[in-house]
Amino acid sequence: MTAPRKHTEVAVGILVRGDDALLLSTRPEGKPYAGYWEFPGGKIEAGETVEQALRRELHEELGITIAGADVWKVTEHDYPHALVRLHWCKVTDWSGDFEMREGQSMCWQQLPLDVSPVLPGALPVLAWLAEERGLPNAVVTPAA
Ligand SMILES: Nc1nc2c([nH]c(=O)n2[C@H]2C[C@H](O)[C@@H](COP(=O)(O)OP(=O)(O)OP(=O)(O)O)O2)c(=O)[nH]1
Repeated sequence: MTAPRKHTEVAVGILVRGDDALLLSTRPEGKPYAGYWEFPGGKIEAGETVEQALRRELHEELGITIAGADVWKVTEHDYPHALVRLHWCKVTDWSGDFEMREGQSMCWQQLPLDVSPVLPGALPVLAWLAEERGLPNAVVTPAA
């Protein structure tokens, strides 16, 4: 019998600007799905809370410091490279200037998105965000 796959826990930040735009960034070279658009974040390390992991990741990747983060949704996605559990936090308060410290690209997007492809694990959350904004799910970009 094979052991059940262990989840990789991931903290993800949905940064929402005053005009409701959402921050997306590309996955750096060398990672699975390099070049795909995603919400910034990364794996939770042993002993970290979701908020601590997100604060660390956003500082490492983007150079910003977030004030706080509450988990909004939790989703799972089964990729060939990992079974991930994504802890999604909306973030509206941060300080510092954005610096792409991993060579990634970033952009602020309104819904519907005009970038693609997007990581498949982010699609459910885009659908919820669209629903919150009274937009039909169909407007959300499909994964490539
Ligand atoms: N950051 C982020 N990860 C996502 C999203 N959607 C989604 O399925 N994921 C998945 C992809 C990866 O399997 C996992 C995040 O892991 P990662 O490899 O990017 O994390 P990391 O920066 O800590 O990586 P590492 O190089 O330290 O190993 O979560 C999303 O919107 N944002």
